[in-house]
Amino acid sequence: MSSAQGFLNDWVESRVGLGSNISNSRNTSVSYNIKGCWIPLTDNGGRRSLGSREEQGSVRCRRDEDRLGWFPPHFDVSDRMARLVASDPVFRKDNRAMLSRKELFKNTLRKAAHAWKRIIELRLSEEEASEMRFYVDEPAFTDLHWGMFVPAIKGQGTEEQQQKWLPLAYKMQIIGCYAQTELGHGSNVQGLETTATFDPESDEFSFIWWPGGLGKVSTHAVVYARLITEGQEHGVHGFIVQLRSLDDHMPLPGITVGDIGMKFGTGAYNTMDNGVLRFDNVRIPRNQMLMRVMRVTREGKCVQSNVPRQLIYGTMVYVRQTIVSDASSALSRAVCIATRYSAVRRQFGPQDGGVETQVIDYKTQQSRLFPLLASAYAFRFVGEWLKWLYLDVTQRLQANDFSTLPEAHACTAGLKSLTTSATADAIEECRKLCGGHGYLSSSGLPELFAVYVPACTYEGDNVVLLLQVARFLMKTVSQLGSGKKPVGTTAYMARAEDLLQSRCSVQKAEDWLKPSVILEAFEARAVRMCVACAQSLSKFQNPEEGFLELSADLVEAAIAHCQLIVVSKFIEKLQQDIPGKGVKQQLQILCYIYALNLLHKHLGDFLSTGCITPKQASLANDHLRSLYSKVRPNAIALVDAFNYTDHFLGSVLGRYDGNVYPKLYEEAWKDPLNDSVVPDGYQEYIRPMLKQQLRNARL
Ligand SMILES: CCCCCCCC/C=C\CCCCC/C=C/C(=O)SCCNC(=O)CCNC(=O)[C@H](O)C(C)(C)COP(=O)(O)OP(=O)(O)OC[C@H]1O[C@@H](n2cnc3c(N)ncnc32)[C@H](O)[C@@H]1OP(=O)(O)O
Ligand SMILES: Cc1cc2nc3c(=O)[nH]c(=O)nc-3n(C[C@H](O)[C@H](O)[C@H](O)COP(=O)(O)OP(=O)(O)OC[C@H]3O[C@@H](n4cnc5c(N)ncnc54)[C@H](O)[C@@H]3O)c2cc1C
Repeated sequence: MSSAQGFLNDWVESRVGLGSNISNSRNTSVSYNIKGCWIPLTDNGGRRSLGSREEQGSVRCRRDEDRLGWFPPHFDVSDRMARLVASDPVFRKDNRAMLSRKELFKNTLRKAAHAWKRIIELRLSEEEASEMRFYVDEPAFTDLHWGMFVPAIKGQGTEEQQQKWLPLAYKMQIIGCYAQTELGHGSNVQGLETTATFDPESDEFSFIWWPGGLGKVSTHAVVYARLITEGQEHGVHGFIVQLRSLDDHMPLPGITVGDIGMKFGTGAYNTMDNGVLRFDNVRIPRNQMLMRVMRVTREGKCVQSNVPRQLIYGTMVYVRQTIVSDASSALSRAVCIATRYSAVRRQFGPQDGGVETQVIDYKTQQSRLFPLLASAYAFRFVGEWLKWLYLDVTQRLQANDFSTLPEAHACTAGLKSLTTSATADAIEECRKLCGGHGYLSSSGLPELFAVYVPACTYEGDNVVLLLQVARFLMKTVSQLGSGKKPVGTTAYMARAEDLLQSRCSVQKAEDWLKPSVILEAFEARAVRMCVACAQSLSKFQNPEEGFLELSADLVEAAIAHCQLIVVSKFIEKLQQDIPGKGVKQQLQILCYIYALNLLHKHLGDFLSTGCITPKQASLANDHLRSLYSKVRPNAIALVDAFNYTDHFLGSVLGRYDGNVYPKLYEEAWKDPLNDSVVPDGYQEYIRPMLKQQLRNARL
């Protein structure tokens, strides 16, 4: 061993003790039963010598009756699937950053095939299979097959069409994708150039561009195109189109299909074969148009059914709803890494040579980290509520009640936008919270960021979606005088007159700890911003022109409304019975942190609309600091409660046992650059340069 290596080994050894210090933060009397998972909080003298949870193979489940009723009832499923994936070498993912695109993609195919094999062998239920795919943690064609192709047929196909196509899709005898976006049109769905002409005399070309799973895998797609019959246009509809032969996987005549190329980051979303597709007079049978909304008869006549045509956008509503829950997962993952590492990392501290300060104890670290922790919980709760809302609207649609569809659209669009933007920013913040090591691939954060950021764009650009919310809000405000009572998430607008006048009652910092006070401040801010926009809009002769001109303000108003939804759903959650000693109090603290931090970040809105005074703002800020101190002792327990395995986290910094430094050192040596001591290229490039310097020096 060279002396340099010897030094490094000593250096690592000297930090092992610090590395284990994560357990300092697990000394607390509170026991958590989050997501149905019991996190034992041990007082072990500030040292945890636990191996990874996969190694222990322990299941930390409490008895059923102890589980939190208000979490989805699938904790056992989730926990079992996480362990199954973590213990299977095929699902290894620590080498992703080193693989070429081809290797990466083939590896994804291998994992998807293996997952499917296990699903069949173990006779997994739909829920178990979906959890398994989640924990495999690799974007793949299967996401689009199960997440969009199948729902599109379910939502937009007739009974007959569902009976024909769904069994094939469920058995994966066909693999499908969702082909809507084109090279030239994504947000503007009505502007799609792909046409489906019933009279087969078209010679137009258009390129579909982006669909996941399309490039190399899908045999079928639901393609969105403008329907033309008898020379007339009938809007955009979905069509099931076979793309590849089921015998040899070759594209069918008239179809050109391929991958669109590398995307942002290494590894990351490059496991997915986002594709380009060109049709050249491809003919499909009439009954492959999804006809729940509109039927085309044998003679080419269009018959509109009684369901609204917006149902054609239904798959997007479904996926946007799942993306909100997904945001909570991605955020909680990043926060888990940053929190655990912040408890391990020490910088500066006493001058007397004593132990340095854990960075989690710095107020700046807390004020950056704890609001993200609070957001992870907030998004989980609002995601659960949104799931309920979606189920509710689906049931109503089945009973021909379409009244809640506009609200479901506004809520899914707005919350998708709010939560994905916040999560993308938060992952990057977590990287910075981990200092230099956060930039290492082995921290897990760079890849998480690269995989996650497109969520701000796919399923609707976030600004475009907020503008949809703003339209909905302006419509609601415009109807206030007409006697139509706003309901659901806009019910507060019925109190617009009061809210426009109301004055916040806070006089001392503790007054901010009343849910009703917080709610009223958020409601007043949202109403005032919406009404101000509506008043400005009314000054325009042409409302569309006004909407374009005021769109930046409208987006702000939509954000205020969506933040109110998240805050109010968090508060509602806390009104339920929450078992587990101290759990409710901790969640209450997180709820206040979520709300008061938003208030702090958007102070301009609250002050300029006169909802609160500068003095009240300053009291809220004082209170935030004291709330951070209350979270601090339980911060590790609160992230342990997410119940992530080390495999799923994929982060040396976020290891459950806190053994960060030796593992970082170990990881470094795995890099292919370290395969040889003298690098490839030394003879060609380094040596001649050095020799040249030597010659010059001698001259
Ligand atoms: C193992 C399981 C795997 C699960 C997988 C899911 C998990 C998710 C996590 C990761 C998956 C990652 C995969 C990502 C894949 C990505 C796929 C895609 O991106 S697909 C393409 C998505 N495209 C878009 O989102 C386009 C965005 N554009 C639009 O939605 C629309 O065009 C528009 C912006 C809404 C505008 O449309 P249009 O011009 O028609 O509308 P308007 O004239 O403004 O409105 C007309 C009325 O219609 C109402 N409306 C609009 N949209 C909807 C809707 N979706 N539902 C209901 N109603 C809607 C609108 O409000 C207007 O109403 P009125 O004002 O007239 O009352
Ligand atoms: C990783 C990934 C996976 C995808 N998977 C699929 C898939 O499986 N199937 C599929 O069909 N599609 C898919 N897409 C495409 C995706 O749905 C679109 O890219 C998305 O809807 C945004 O549309 P766009 O690209 O046309 O953006 P654009 O609309 O061109 O946006 C560009 C900019 O213009 C702004 N803008 C646009 N319109 C307005 C407006 N009216 N007012 C104000 N500002 C506006 C936007 O805010 C944005 O800043 C995927 C995309 C990505 C990145």
